[in-house]
Amino acid sequence: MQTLSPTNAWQRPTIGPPYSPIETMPDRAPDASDERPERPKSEFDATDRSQRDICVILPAGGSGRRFASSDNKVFAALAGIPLWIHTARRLCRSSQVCQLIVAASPTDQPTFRQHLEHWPLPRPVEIVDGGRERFDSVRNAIAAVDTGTANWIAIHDAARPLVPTADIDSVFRAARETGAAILASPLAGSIKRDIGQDCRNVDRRDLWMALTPQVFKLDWIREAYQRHRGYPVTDDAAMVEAMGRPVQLVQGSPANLKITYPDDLAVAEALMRAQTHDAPNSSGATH
Ligand SMILES: Nc1ccn([C@@H]2O[C@H](COP(=O)(O)OP(=O)(O)OP(=O)(O)O)[C@@H](O)[C@H]2O)c(=O)n1
Ligand SMILES: C[C@](O)(CO)[C@H](O)COP(=O)(O)O
Repeated sequence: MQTLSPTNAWQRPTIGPPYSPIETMPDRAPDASDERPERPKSEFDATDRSQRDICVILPAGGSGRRFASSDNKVFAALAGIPLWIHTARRLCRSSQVCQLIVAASPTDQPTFRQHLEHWPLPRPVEIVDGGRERFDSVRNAIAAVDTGTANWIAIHDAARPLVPTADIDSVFRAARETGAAILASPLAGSIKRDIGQDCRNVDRRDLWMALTPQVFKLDWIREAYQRHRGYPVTDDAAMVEAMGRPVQLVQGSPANLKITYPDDLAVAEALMRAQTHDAPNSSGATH
């Protein structure tokens, strides 16, 4: 996998301090070969980036077992608004988005519709049936993609309401250049493997946590879903990787957290306040 940073797509991001405790010095002066490599030519380079041809899928059909609430966790209020509405608003900001599909369980669909009446979005939303696993929900949504308009599919967890606009732009750009790109964040902290009564340190230098959006050329992700034979996958990129397609990692903000456990909501509230205050010309309004 190649790695892109949002600020400089062709520079590999630094993943914390060097693993070795011994400091090393370069053994030669920098020369011309150290300059940033010319960006590789890609079959996707000709794509018009101003095109409105990305279909966004928001899987929202989970049961929220770890969140331990009787309602779908994406209905939980964040700054007074259902968290999935925050998510959808952020994705709607991109002018490249041509379609927005939400996958939700049939019993939850009336609530999604009520929310849309109360907090309208700037573009129409299609709601399709979710399935038993996230995979099933996304597969149902892929079947509803408008193939006359969409050339790309961006899959983003409805439960990730804080994805920064800049990260969305970066991963869209990277996908257009390579065919498949996902946001990801380098692992922080020491990583241990539990081997029973003992543990072993894990070299974390090339370990990344997969985030969303995960963005793919329409044909690639459709083929990946068609060819999937039921082995366990926790994200969409895993199936594209399994087909032998390269998936680009784009460094994204760790603030793009997935609401998984009840405490995540308080963290998200605090991050959202910070994002609002950090925004240039902030009026104090929530996003
Ligand atoms: N059958 C499923 C399972 C999950 N999701 C969605 O996929 C995203 C990420 O899943 P996760 O955080 O695991 O959500 P849940 O499955 O709801 O949570 P849990 O695993 O704790 O039950 C969420 O937006 C969730 O609604 C989905 O659309 N359909
Ligand atoms: C798709 C995903 O959000 C990428 O990080 C993640 O893999 C979902 O995993 P989970 O096991 O349902 O938390």
